[in-house]
Amino acid sequence: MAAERRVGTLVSSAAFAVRLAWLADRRALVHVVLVQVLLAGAMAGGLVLVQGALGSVLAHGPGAAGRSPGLVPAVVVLLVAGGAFGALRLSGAARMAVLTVKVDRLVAGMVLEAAVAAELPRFEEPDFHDRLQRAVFASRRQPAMAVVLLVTAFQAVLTVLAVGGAFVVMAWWLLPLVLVSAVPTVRAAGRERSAHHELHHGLSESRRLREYLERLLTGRGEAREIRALDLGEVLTGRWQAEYAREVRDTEALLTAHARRRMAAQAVGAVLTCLAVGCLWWAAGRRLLPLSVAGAAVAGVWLLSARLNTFAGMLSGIGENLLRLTDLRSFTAPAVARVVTPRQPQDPAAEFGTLSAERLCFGYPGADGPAVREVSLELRPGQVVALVGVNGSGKSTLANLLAGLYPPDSGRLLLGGTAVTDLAAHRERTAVVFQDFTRYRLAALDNIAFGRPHAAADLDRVHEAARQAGALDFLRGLPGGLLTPLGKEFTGGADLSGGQWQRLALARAFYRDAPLVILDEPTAALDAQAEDQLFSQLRQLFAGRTVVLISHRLRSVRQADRIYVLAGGRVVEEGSHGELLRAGAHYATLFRAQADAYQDADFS
Ligand SMILES: Nc1ncnc2c1ncn2[C@@H]1O[C@H](COP(=O)(O)OP(=O)(O)OP(=O)(O)O)[C@@H](O)[C@H]1O
Repeated sequence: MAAERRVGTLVSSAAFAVRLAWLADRRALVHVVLVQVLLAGAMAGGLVLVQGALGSVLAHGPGAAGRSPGLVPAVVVLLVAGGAFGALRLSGAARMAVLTVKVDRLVAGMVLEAAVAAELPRFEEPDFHDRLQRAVFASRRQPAMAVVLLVTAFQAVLTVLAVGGAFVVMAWWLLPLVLVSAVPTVRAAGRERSAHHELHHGLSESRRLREYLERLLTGRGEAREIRALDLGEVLTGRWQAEYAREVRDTEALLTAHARRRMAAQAVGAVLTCLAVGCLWWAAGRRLLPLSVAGAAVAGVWLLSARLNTFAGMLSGIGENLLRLTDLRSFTAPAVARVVTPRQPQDPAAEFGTLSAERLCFGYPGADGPAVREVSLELRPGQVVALVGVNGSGKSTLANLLAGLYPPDSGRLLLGGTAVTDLAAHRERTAVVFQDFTRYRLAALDNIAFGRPHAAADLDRVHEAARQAGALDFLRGLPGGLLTPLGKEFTGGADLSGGQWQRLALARAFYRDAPLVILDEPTAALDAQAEDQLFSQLRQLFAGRTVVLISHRLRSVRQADRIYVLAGGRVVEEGSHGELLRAGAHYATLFRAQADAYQDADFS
């Protein structure tokens, strides 16, 4: 049953590889297949011609070979066909090379699309990363190799059919004998394939760790700290240890396979010798004409060589096809949840009161929920602040309000209607994350990515940059807004932490969404810039609902409502004044911070 399932998997993966080749370049695929069919036909015809020529020579005797009527045309046909088919083989190889490049591109694109379409919570699961890593691995050359291997297999099958057909004419009993000689190699290949596949799966996590260490050791962003801490040797040591484990396991597997293969090939060689011995014996007893025996020896040699090469490749084909199952399962819509295209939202559309009703959420694999039974209300145009100590659940709650994670229980309501389409909700939201992304692309892209589905509007980009206080320094860059923001690119420049933060803010302004979530938006700004931003917040985001997370409580005093979180729950809510008067959590936090400043303000 397990063997049947394995065969079923291999067959469906082979069909998948053919479909990929068809999608990538159907004309090239047809060309390559036709070339193989023609070459196989030529091989069978060649054998029959060889037999005819041998028969003619033997009938007239070697001395009369030149006068034999059938010999000269047969040799001429063989030579001309040999030249023509050489050219055909070259054209097939060239189309095959182009086809493999196109398949590679198609598959790499499929993996990227599936990764982009996967919902955020999946990125919290180690299993998802294992699958992603294996799919990326499987997308690199594997489908193209599958196509090459399948074409080679097809060629071998055609050879078997062609030479087998010629054997039927000459000595049919040779066929099973030659086929049996390949059985030991085929069996060894099957065991090899399964063992390789298991090893590949077992090493997924270790490979991911190794790749992560490679990124740490070679990344520009990490280079500074790694040198400051002198971490290079330690991290390289860990990388070496991970790689050594992989090499050790692979070496053990390959040694065992090599032994098994050698034994199988020896048995195959004995069986091929047996077939040639039978021909010898039959020709000696005149059970078979000498010309047939001669052509059959050539056929046995051709067939067993091709069969053994094919059987040897079987492990590679099987392993390769099994890897395609990783690719197939990752790119399948059920796994990646492909999002259907939607109409872009109108940013000016009315945005009602956004309420959270008893929201609960726990990260996959985490011990307990990060947000517990949180209810709150954000009225249109309000500035609402979330405060609390580290790990109290502010960013997680912000992610839920932004529709980045579906809550485990509870719900979001917009204007009294439950929000069920989180993707549509995200389009109405602009988020500046605490650890926002620094796109090492043009400054213009960094801002225009705020509305990625519309053509960049230069006037609005400038306006957004101005609102975020980024316009002056962007204009001062060597290529203005077109400067790549990465020194690793020609003509590139880098920004300071605060300048990057202003760029992230400019992206939020440019998005022009009715709900704005700012998670520590001023952490990298100087005190003056921070004060300026908070004092202008209402004016800058006029008419929008703003959720503000900040540890600097001085900055949130102006908020319409402040929610204090602790352990994932809202423990207090109210305006700054109300919370101070209550004299509980917020007041304690505020006073602790205020005491640190000589000019504390308790009003
Ligand atoms: N991706 C994650 N997977 C598992 N647990 C997480 C993840 N992100 C956060 N947590 C946990 O969830 C809890 C709430 O974290 P969260 O980042 O929401 O807190 P926060 O109040 O924003 O903290 P900070 O002020 O430090 O930014 C913490 O216990 C944290 O360890």
